[in-house]
Amino acid sequence: MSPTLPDASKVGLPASDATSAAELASLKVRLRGALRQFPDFPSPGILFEDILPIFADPSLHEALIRSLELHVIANYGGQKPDVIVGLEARGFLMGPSLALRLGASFVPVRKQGKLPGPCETQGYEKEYGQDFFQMQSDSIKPGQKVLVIDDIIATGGSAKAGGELIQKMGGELLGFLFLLELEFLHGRDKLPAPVYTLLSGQA
Ligand SMILES: O=P(O)(O)OC[C@H]1O[C@H](OP(=O)(O)OP(=O)(O)O)[C@H](O)[C@@H]1O
Ligand SMILES: Nc1ncnc2[nH]cnc12
Repeated sequence: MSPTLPDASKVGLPASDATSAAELASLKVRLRGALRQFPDFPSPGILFEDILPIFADPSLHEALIRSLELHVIANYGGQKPDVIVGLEARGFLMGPSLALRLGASFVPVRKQGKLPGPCETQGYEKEYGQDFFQMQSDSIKPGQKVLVIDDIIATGGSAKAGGELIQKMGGELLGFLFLLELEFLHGRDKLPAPVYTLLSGQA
């Protein structure tokens, strides 16, 4: 069985759930204001949501990681994730810092051909194309509790493929975390574990 999360007071968490809820609400307002939209990128008809301004501002970057940390601490029945899995490439912007704060491992899902050694492979379709994801075959141990993180869920194809790789290795999916959900694409309906998004809808 996985150990529980550390005592909130030892990881700098607020004293009460009420404080956490108020803090989370104000962090979300700041994050939403930073998103930018680019029509017809990377292909005609796609409204591209650019999350990078968040990382250009240290206080927004901190707000993002803190929001995710607050969510994990308050959910999953106090179970500590053993592993945070980030999806290439923008899941790598958030996954390692969140893993460090939670005392969890970080493991990447990469696009095909980037990882050395034996790998598990899964094809998928996303909002603007098709691809293959890979994970190193020994990167998840059977029974490990895993949270998947990425910046955006659109059709859900990428996250579903990441979840399938984790399950192939015997990992237990605790849930999926995203900064932003494009709700009109109903991606969450494809996923086999609880989905949490900080922000939803077209910004
Ligand atoms: O829900 P879906 O329709 O699958 O789309 C979401 C995925 O698309 C984007 O990644 P992309 O493959 O563009 O890669 P990048 O992060 O390397 O830019 C985004 O970062 C998600 O991973
Ligand atoms: N509309 C979108 N903007 C940014 N990243 C995406 N990934 C899939 N759809 C996207």
